[in-house]
Amino acid sequence: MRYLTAGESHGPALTAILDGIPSNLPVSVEEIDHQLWRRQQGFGRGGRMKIETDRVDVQSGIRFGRTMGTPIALLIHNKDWRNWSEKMAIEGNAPDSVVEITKPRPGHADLAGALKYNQEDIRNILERASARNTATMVACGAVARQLLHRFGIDVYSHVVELGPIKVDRLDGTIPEIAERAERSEVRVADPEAEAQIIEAITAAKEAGDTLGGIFEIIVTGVPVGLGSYAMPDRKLDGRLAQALMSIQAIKGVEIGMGFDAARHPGSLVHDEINHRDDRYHRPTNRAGGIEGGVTNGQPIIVRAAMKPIPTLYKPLESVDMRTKESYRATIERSDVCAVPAAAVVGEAMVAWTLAQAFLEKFGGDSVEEIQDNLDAYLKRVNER
Ligand SMILES: Cc1cc2nc3c(=O)[nH]c(=O)nc-3n(C[C@H](O)[C@H](O)[C@H](O)COP(=O)(O)O)c2cc1C
Ligand SMILES: C=C(O[C@@H]1CC(C(=O)O)=C[C@@H](OP(=O)(O)O)[C@H]1O)C(=O)O
Repeated sequence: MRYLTAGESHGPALTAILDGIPSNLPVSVEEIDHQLWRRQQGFGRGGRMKIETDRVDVQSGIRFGRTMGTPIALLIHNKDWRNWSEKMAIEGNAPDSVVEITKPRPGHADLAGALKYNQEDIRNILERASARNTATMVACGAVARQLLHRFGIDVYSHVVELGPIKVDRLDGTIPEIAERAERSEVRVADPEAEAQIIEAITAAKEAGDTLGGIFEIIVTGVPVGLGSYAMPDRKLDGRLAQALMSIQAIKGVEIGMGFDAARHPGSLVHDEINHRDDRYHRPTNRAGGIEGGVTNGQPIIVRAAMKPIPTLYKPLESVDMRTKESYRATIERSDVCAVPAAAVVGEAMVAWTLAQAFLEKFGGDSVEEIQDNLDAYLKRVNER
């Protein structure tokens, strides 16, 4: 199972091709659109989200609501394209009205990208570096999560820190916490923290500044045995970290106790094992559901840290690449905070990675074949 994406932020459309999705999987386009909608939410986003209403346009691979086992091609049209068709024209020379961008923003891909690809106009960098592409990542993840759901695996998220504010009062089951986060403007399950976070984002905006944060992804219903310790590139923890770090502005990933494990002795870090009611049982889940790069049957818990958005209304110092003179740029529009949106992208990337590992273990060409493989494996595991 693999995917490729293409598309510029202000080009006509974004494209994704998904290969290796088994046949006979019911896929709801409405559900893909719902995930795209979720990615566009969250207090602190800029003017672009008022322009776009992301919807998927399915080009292939699905017939009468079911996959055929053939590549699925998805298009997401950029509504903003109509305002950029001159600046983003595919043919001809740049008209005089198009002003080249030569002032790189600290924290964005601008400077490194312009030097690497030998580009005078930074637009040729930012168009693809932009997190606009996370829409295609969410569309791919939306198919993966429908596959996982078919086999009883569900992916949730909530924001646990935003700038200086920590969410530390949480009661309830995983679906209850996720449900409360779902109704929140900033994807937090605690209303008190939500109010403080909205205030902090508003203050950052007024100060011309931006904020980052940390979100947590939880996956339930995961069978023991996805991933492997046998080769470094098959370790599921490493693969999840890569998938999450591939999201724009994600700078750290931790699984289970994560960095905090390093601050405690082993007796307070590892999850004891006992056996009762004919089942192995773990009284705690500090490992976050993965030991040795393999799922251990507990829920997966993974967190990702997002840095603050690089484009600042009160910009940092930089240098014009044409004149080499210092400047402080003015900007037209940007997000102030996109942590809630990044959490939805995180869900998608985790879903995709898990669906890949799931098919490696139980793979078959149709969902029925996969179900047979899963049933036989679970029977054997439950007899041990
Ligand atoms: C959902 C989302 C929205 C983002 N919105 C913006 C934005 O409006 N302005 C901006 O400068 N960066 C934004 N970013 C972050 C940049 O895309 C990112 O920092 C940049 O591509 C450089 O990559 P890096 O931070 O991974 O090094 C956003 C990131 C995400 C995940
Ligand atoms: C377009 C999206 O996010 C964009 C990500 C982004 C960036 O630099 O990463 C910059 C902004 O784009 P624009 O310059 O067009 O306002 C965000 O709006 C999106 O999430 O769909």
